[in-house]
Amino acid sequence: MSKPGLMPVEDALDQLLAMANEQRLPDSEPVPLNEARGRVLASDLVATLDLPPWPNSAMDGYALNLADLHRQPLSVSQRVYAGLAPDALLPGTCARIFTGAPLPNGANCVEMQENTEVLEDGRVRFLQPLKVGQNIRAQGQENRVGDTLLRAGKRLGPFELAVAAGQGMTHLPVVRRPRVALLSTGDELVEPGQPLRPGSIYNSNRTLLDHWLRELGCEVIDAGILPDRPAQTRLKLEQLQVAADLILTTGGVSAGDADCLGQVLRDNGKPLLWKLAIKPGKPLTVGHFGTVPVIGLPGNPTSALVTFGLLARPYLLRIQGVEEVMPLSFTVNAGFDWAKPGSRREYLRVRLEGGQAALYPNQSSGVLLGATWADGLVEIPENSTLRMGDPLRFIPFSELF
Ligand SMILES: Nc1nc2c(c(=O)[nH]1)N[C@H]1C(S)=C(S)[C@@H](COP(=O)(O)OP(=O)(O)OC[C@H]3O[C@@H](n4cnc5c(N)ncnc54)[C@H](O)[C@@H]3O)O[C@H]1N2
Ligand code: MOO
Repeated sequence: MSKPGLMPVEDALDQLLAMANEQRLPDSEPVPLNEARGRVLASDLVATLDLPPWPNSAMDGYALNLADLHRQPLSVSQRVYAGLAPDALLPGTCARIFTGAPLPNGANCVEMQENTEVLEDGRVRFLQPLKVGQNIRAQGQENRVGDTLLRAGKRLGPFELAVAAGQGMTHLPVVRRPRVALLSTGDELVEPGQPLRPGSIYNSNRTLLDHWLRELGCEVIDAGILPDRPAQTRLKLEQLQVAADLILTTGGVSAGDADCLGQVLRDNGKPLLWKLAIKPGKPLTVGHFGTVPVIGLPGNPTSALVTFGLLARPYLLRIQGVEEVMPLSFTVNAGFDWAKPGSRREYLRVRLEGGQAALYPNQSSGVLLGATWADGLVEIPENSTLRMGDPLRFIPFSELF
């Protein structure tokens, strides 16, 4: 049970995905393969070629017909390199053949050269028992014409793009990039390159999220830094709603006097979520400004990181049509004791050491450096204590990109 008044993480995720299902991007565009990485396939990829297109040799060696084996040694009637179209196999002979080369008609077996002996007159003796089909890669063993190779909604990485290349494709239809307006809020923020004033800090969240959004296929509209002023906040959101599919903000969502992003959303917009049973990240605020969805991440860098990775990321993938939006996770053993149960589900930065999860020593949500040290997050359920060695859910950071 979460603390009363705080929304459990599952409920927040359900609400975000329900919102994403209403906001799926309908448009697609063809893009060259070398620009398609990280994009989402807009329609099924159907094979136009059998792969392999013809039976071929899996080994460097000799192609023969087993019916001829009783007359061995066999003379070599042709040499078949990859890229050549062979003649039919002359009865009573074998063909020198190389890996990937098409199998001559009439051959039904390939023997690797290591298991043969070449006599002085050039004939070949086969030294091991042989079987029909041995070392032959059948036509269509990977796929047949008309097979669906990739489904719409698949995120395209090197494997998927290589499959498309194997079909001779130069372009793929992908869902248009979500346009995300990225807005940092806080009077204290200064961009790197600018002089620091007393009381100011550099804006690190913008860099974190700008890169992460691009990894997730988004186009980023850099909306800059917004001071903690309600009127300016309202005006900025009004301007951004015209151009953006989503307004993503950091900071200004907790309960302080200067936390005006959340306040403006609650007063002017339609808040959907606020106050989650998650640590770090409790003040995550989700709503609409006009018709545009707004995800307001907390300003603390690790709160922004955790809530973006676990909640905003699934939203952004789902609006692009991705079904499987949850990161893979697995069970590891705690390399620490956890004596004090919390009312929020807690995500800790850990490194896997000797099969156990070791904690970064400072788990403050204001400390970003732990994320560069860690391999991922472990999840401590609400109201739980742990002993060293207890099982825990581990989410690798690599799953969050
Ligand atoms: N009275 C209460 N105070 C706070 C509560 C609460 O429930 N009651 N919640 C705390 C929690 S939990 C969090 S998390 C923070 C989140 O606050 P905000 O989202 O309003 O964020 P800010 O106050 O604007 O900033 C928090 C912290 O992060 C730094 N920051 C902000 N933006 C950036 C940026 N772009 N790059 C680097 N660092 C940034 C900022 O300077 C602050 O130090 O509220 C607690 N308070
Ligand atoms: O939940 Mo806040 O994100 O603890 O720091």
